[in-house]
This record gives sequence, structure tokens and C-alpha cells, in this order.
Amino acid sequence: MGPTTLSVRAGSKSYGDRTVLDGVDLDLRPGRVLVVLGSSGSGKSTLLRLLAGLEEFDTGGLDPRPRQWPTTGVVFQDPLLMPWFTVRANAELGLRYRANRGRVEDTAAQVDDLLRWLGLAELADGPADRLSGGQAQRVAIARALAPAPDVLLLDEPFSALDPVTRESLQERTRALVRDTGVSAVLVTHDVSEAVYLGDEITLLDNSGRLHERWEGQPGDRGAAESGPLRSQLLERYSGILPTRGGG
Ligand SMILES: Nc1ncnc2c1ncn2[C@@H]1O[C@H](COP(=O)(O)OP(=O)(O)OP(=O)(O)O)[C@@H](O)[C@H]1O
Repeated sequence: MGPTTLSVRAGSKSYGDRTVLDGVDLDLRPGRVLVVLGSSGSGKSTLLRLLAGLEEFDTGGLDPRPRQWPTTGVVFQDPLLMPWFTVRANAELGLRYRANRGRVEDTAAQVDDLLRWLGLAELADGPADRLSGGQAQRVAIARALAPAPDVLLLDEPFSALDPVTRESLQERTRALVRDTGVSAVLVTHDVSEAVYLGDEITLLDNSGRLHERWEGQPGDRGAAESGPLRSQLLERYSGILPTRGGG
């Protein structure tokens, strides 16, 4: 299966008496997208915070325990840009922080490459507050990738976009993961998105358990909209969702 960037073994996390993650195992690999499909409140964002090292697992966790936490870039549903900065200055935010610690050289060239890949070169010197939703989210992706993180964490980054913009950004993201070799984790509740982007797909239920691993069919829009994997996932997904009315 190739090398892993990061592995979690038996990772569990609770808040009070609510078990959010229960014995989670996962492996991230370079240039691949792992999709975690789960309903609202199932613990998807909690999992990403744990992978980013912003919180700690109660038991289990990163295995083997690294001397240094893998570097991560995060893209949220909201691009969270600095409106008074230019597009380029927004994309450089993470680099400035790291460069101040003397770890990144030649930042301008890296950011220019990313902006070009994301179709933002002509907007680079303009203000960030005049961007469309899709353009702003592309800047957020550039900002996350600029420091060349080991792991790219995607927290429903496309769900606020219109369908056409969403599809185009899904395609660009897939290409960027391949080209940069970053290990990506996408959390989503959208089954079509999971099939389109996932090299591997897993389901998170509301008791915090991860279910089967499915080998994905990434890059196939037809399969994402109406293929057999989508049908299998939908059936399994509806089977693990909580019954309404607590029954
Ligand atoms: N810091 C916290 N303290 C207490 N409870 C928390 C905390 N963070 C998350 N939770 C609870 O953990 C559960 C999972 O939350 P999380 O935000 O990870 O879900 P999610 O799958 O990302 O949901 P959504 O798709 O709605 O964003 C929820 O019941 C939430 O209330």
C-alpha cells in the first residue's frame, strides 16, 4: 500500500459522557485523499482537530508517536481571509509565520506557483474582499498548501459553494493532492463528493466508530453521481445513521 504519512491506532476522544471517537484506526498516504463520511455532529471536525494536534486523544492516537507532529494545513467551510490584505498576502500568511522561525526559503516563488495552479495569478495583487466564494476558497487552499504541509485537512470546504464552482474546485483539489503529494483528509456528509475525491472512503457513525474502508473511484464524475459505489455507500450510510426520535 506504500508509505504512511501518519497513522492513528485505537484513537478515542470523549467530552464528558459523550464518546465522540471510539477506537479509530486510520492511515494517511502521500498523494491520496482519505474521505471520512459522517453526519452532522458525528465528530468529523473533532477528528481533524486531533489530527492537527490542536487537541489530544484521550487514549490511543498517533502511532508511532513522532518526535515532531506532522505539519498540517487546514481548509474550513469558511475561507476566513483577511479582507484588508491582498490575495497574495493572504496566501502567504502561513509562510510568514514559518519564515519568521527560519524554516522556509523562497516563499514568493512557492506562493506564485500555487496561485497559478489555482487560477489566481491575475488576482494576486488585488484585495481579498472582492473575491467570489469560489475564488476566496481557492485562496484558502493556497494558504493551507503554501508551507508544504505533510497533511492537508479539509473540513467540508466545498459545501457552501454553488454546484458548478464546487465541481471545479473538487477537480483542482484532486489535481493538487496528486501533484504536491500531500496526504489529504476530507470530512464531508456528501456521498457524491466522497466518491469523486476519495482514494479511500470510510464512514463515521454517531457513536464515534469508523466503519468499512472502501477503495474509491476518484475523478469519475459519472461514478460519483450514479455509480455502484455511491449506491453502496448510501445504503450503508443510511444504515448507520441514528434513528429519528431516539428509537
Ligand atoms: N470542545 C468541545 N466540548 C464539548 N463537546 C464538544 C466539543 N467539541 C465538539 N463537541 C461535541 O462533539 C460532537 C462532535 O462534534 P463535531 O463538531 O466534531 O461534529 P461534526 O461531525 O464536525 O459536525 P458538523 O458536521 O455539524 O460540523 C458534538 O456532539 C459536539 O457537541
